[in-house]
Amino acid sequence: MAKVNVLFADTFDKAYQSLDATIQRRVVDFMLKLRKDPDASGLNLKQPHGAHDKRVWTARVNDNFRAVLWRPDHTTFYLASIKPHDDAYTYAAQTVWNVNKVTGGVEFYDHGAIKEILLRTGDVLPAAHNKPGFFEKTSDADFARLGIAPTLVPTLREIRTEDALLGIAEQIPALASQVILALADGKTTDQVWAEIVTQSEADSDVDPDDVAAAVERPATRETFAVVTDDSEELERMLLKPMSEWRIFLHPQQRRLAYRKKPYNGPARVSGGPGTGKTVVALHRVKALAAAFPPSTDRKILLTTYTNALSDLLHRLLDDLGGPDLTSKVDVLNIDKVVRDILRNDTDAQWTNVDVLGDAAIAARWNDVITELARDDSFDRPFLISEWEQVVLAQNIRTREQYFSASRAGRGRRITRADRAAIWTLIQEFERRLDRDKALGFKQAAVRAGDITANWTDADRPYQHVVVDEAQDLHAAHWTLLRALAPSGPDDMFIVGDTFQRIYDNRVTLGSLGIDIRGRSSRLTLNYRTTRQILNAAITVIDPDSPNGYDDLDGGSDTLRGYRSVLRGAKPDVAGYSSPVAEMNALVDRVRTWSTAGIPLDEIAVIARTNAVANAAVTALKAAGVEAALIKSGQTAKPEAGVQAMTMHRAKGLEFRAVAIVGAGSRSLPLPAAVTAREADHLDHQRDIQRERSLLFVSATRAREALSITWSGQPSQFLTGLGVS
Ligand SMILES: Nc1ncnc2c1ncn2[C@@H]1O[C@H](COP(=O)(O)OP(=O)(O)OP(=O)(O)O)[C@@H](O)[C@H]1O
Repeated sequence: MAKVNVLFADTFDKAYQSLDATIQRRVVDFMLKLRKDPDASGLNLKQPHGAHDKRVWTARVNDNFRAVLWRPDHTTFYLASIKPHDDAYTYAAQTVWNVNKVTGGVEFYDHGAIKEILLRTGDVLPAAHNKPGFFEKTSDADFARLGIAPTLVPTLREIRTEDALLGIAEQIPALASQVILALADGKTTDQVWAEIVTQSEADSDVDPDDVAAAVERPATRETFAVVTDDSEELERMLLKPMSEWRIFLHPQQRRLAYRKKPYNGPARVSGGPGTGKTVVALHRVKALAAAFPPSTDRKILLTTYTNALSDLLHRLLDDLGGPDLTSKVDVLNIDKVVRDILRNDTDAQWTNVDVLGDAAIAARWNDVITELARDDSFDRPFLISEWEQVVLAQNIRTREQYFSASRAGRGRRITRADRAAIWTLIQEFERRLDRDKALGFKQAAVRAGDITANWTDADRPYQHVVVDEAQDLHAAHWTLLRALAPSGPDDMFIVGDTFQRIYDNRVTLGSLGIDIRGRSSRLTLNYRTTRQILNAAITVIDPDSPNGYDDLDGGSDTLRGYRSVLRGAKPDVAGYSSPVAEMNALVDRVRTWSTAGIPLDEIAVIARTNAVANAAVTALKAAGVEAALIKSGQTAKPEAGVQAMTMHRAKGLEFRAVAIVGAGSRSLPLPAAVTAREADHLDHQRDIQRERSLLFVSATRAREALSITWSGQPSQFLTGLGVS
């Protein structure tokens, strides 16, 4: 008999992971055998009595365990779970299967589990009938339009309590779960359609009886992975813990990453924290690598802002595709990209150049200002910003260029005399750097861009450039990245979230030769953070900020439709009378999390400054709790216990529990990081917005538990949490 399609569900994967190793091996053999010949003896396919669906079967894995599967035709098998013999029959009889009319994907749910929830919560008892149902305003036709299976609707109409709602949301197919939570939050049918359903909608008309077409649909692949003939690959797919992101992509994530037609130029994906932007970037790299012509000597560049994040990307890419994949990719942080270009240039002046960090640059500016400034008209933050955002952003080299340069986006108007004075300072600052064979980070990117500006396509080392955390790159980085791959289909894939911008770089990609028009998409489903934490984090952001949140291309971005279906405890938001009291409370909180089973290295303490993070480490250690400060540029130290770090260092990471400490009015916003309103009112607003983003980034690192604490007066950013 010819081979058949075998797919396994995320629930099957979870059941597999809870089995011991000998049975796991039997499961893999069983899957391969089923794929080779479902009629082979030993599989012992049997139908349960009284099944909801006559196409549901169980099959023998060993004497004790049976797999539960759906066989919609003779050549396709969907594995739902693996259970002890009797449980498997009960479960099989209760599963309800269908091809979703809107998404075209195969979906199923356990009707028995849902009935149990309604009984436990009392929602179906006569006593509950005086309470209104959650969905009285939603008609059957609305449910159908939103992709809810008709078999599910009578059950949904029984839901009267939040408990039942949240419990059932965890049991039903992915789309249905998002839809009912959004309706229960008060969204209209039209809003739910536009913000949620359209993202999962099938690309072409759906015939629910055409089971063969359903196998390939992105919505099916959100829940089911395809079994291949390679047992090692299969074991790798099933075994890796926390591996869901490698296999079960949301339809929209899959469409973006594995798009069949090339993107006809640079493409951009935005989305709130935890929506899987990094996951999509990694899968995009995998898809591009798979389509690589064998003859090419070019590679793929996967780049991001910091060292810590490029290390993480490298590890994740290895998890996704092993050495086959990583050998085709350079994973480098942007500064490494810049340094490599300078170092490899034939002009010897760059070979040993010293690239200075922000602190060294600030110190050098202090010297120039003290020695040369006529008066205190221009302070250091203003001059650094003028240098980076006007001079370096436009690669200005002469006085004439500076005099005619656009200062769009700058908040302070300056006279010609001011321009002359500023230029004198900038020129002297750059002269001293030249003398010392030194460059600032962004300046180094400009010089590297000068080198690549002379390249032809033959010089470009990469076929594709994939960028994560795009919101933080400077104009000079973009000019450089643009030059690293030839222009053409799939040349650049850019992911980022401007709500998480924590450095001062704002760009319009179109003006830098990167045209993303018509190729922008947004992800909205958060996979990391509970609804409770997400709702709290969003209050920290000011959607009406005078500067708004841009889309990297001159337009604006929004968090519309941003949501999570995970549930957990409400964040703990509390003020204390003194720093000591706050630290004592932190120790108690960490102990409680640890007692609840969260390993210490899955707990982060995040503060605005290293000093406060360090004070937390000292307090934890004094109380006998292992902890370490992870500084910027350092890699994580899981063996050292609780991971303490600054808000900047936490970017891109995630932890099961996060304690944000020191969120008082004196450190958030941090006065030293905010330009005075009088010096430049737009810089001032942007600095405040960036400080908000730091808190937003920090709060959204938490998967399950979050606390935000301070001593003295709370930060102004916490008013949305009812704190004043
Ligand atoms: N389809 C998926 N299935 C399961 N888990 C997923 C999926 N997509 C993403 N995740 C998980 O969600 C978390 C967030 O993903 P990721 O880091 O890619 O998000 P992000 O948008 O880049 O976040 P941030 O902007 O906050 O850094 C990770 O733990 C990831 O494994």
